[in-house]
Amino acid sequence: MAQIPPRTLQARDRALPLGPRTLVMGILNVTPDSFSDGGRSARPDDALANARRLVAEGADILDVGGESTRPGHTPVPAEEEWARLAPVLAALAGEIIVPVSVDTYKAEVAEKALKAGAHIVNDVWGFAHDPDMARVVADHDAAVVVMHNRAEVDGSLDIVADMLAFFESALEKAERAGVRRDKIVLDPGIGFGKTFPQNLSAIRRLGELRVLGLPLLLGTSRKSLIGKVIETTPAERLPGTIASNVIGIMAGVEIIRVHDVAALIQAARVAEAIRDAS
Ligand SMILES: Nc1nc2ncc(COP(=O)(O)OP(=O)(O)O)nc2c(=O)[nH]1
Repeated sequence: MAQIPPRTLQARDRALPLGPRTLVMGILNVTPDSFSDGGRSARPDDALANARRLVAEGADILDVGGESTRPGHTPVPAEEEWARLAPVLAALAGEIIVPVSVDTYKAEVAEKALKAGAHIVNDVWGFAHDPDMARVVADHDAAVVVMHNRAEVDGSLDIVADMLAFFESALEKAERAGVRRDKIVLDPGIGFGKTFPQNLSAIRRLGELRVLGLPLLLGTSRKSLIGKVIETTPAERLPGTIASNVIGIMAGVEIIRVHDVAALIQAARVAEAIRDAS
């Protein structure tokens, strides 16, 4: 029996309403090499300008990342990742009113970001990389995005079954560390450790994750699965980004993580109006 997810995401002193309006998380990659926008926000001034633009477009959350996690990326040491994030988070704390999430799988970086004012940890390894991450989230009363990921791609897997097992393990770690369920968002991890068919299936079968009774975040923005459906560069993938996010919104996804905030807000409002019509 599908459980009803919590209706509010408690992110430190922020209470984010979950549904019926889809929350839009704007992507702020403070990296030189992110697959679609690398270098655009590498300098703190550029990052702040892009943060202001994303908020002006209507972003409900800003997701700030200091390390590209694209396939084949070069891992960045925690010191370097934090050196990229620190000036940007400091600038955001002084000005940006929307909640900030830090996109990191390193507990050390997450802790520094939370101390610098972030509200949410976005862990693309869903508590499966750093054993200290759940404790850091609990200690700072932060919200957390637990994203499904795999070290090995295995096309023979039922990817939703693999996700459910992964999330069950993550939720056990969360419970042991004292992370309350009303702080957790689950994410299928599109493009992470999955074949092209598994990525498509993960989006189509998103509703099956509802058995865990937690809110869902979907991140398809400009990703290569769109380019595999129809030959496009990341900059040409806004229509495919909209299409894949509308599918998620029709399945009840509560948060979408996107580069193009204004366009996806319009798409989300239209999709919600149709989804919720009698
Ligand atoms: N929760 C969550 N976090 C994520 N972080 C990074 C990326 C990769 O996209 P992007 O940040 O645009 O690229 P890069 O990793 O190259 O910076 N995708 C997700 C996602 O799907 N879900």
